[in-house]
Amino acid sequence: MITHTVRTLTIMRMKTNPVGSVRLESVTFGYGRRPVIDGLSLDVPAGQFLALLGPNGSGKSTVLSLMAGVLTPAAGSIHGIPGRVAFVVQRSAVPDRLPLTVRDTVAMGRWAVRGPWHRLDRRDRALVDEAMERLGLTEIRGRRLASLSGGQRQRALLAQALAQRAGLLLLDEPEAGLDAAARGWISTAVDQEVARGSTVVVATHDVRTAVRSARCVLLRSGRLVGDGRPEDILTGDSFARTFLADATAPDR
Ligand SMILES: Nc1ncnc2c1ncn2[C@@H]1O[C@H](COP(=O)(O)OP(=O)(O)OP(=O)(O)O)[C@@H](O)[C@H]1O
Repeated sequence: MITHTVRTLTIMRMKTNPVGSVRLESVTFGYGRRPVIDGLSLDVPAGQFLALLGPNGSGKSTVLSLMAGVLTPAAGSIHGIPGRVAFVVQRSAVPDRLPLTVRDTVAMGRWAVRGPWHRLDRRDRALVDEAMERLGLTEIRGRRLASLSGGQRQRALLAQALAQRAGLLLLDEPEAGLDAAARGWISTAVDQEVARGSTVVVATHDVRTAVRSARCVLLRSGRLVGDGRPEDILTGDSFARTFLADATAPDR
């Protein structure tokens, strides 16, 4: 109880994040000739918590990569308020053989802000410690990343993103494969980021995450087939059609 109170106060004292927003205009993208994203227009205003839903292969991860600037559209354009973007991918791109601890991994979020050759100052270290605490990583901060379970590693990567204090947080299935406690840490952390003014876009198959968002966008074959409040989208025909189609035939 005491720990929770202290943590809440610490978080409230911190400054709000810089705002981030992103707008896709008629974006088309394909890994080969076939378009995977097909003329998609989507405006995500600053401070919104948006859930991207759709069957496997419908293009959710690709949309996040386009928003992050990792991929470039073949046609159309992407605009946004410039600022820090933190992107947590589904699987770690950090090679197992690197001797990184959990704390090193989270601290990399601050190096991304400061530049690799700068020493981390007291505020950086406080942000790293806070991010680890928020995701229940403090006890295992000295463990090597390579020795962690998939769920622990996922939390370490999310903590790295939180430490960046980005205005736009892009999360690709952050709750996949996690137990109830870890899902709780992640959903609390996301809610706190939204309360602080960050824009959060989450690709998810988890209806529990979608219900907590402010807006759900449904994708099918790289096209937008639904966009609205969770209570409207999750009970609507297009959601049922999209996911019934998912159950009987893969999207791609
Ligand atoms: N690096 C790649 N090279 C070639 N094709 C790819 C690549 N990444 C994704 N694709 C293809 O692009 C399409 C969209 O994939 P994407 O990963 O964006 O979908 P998704 O909705 O995130 O799927 P999932 O729910 O399974 O994570 C799929 O047909 C996929 O096979």
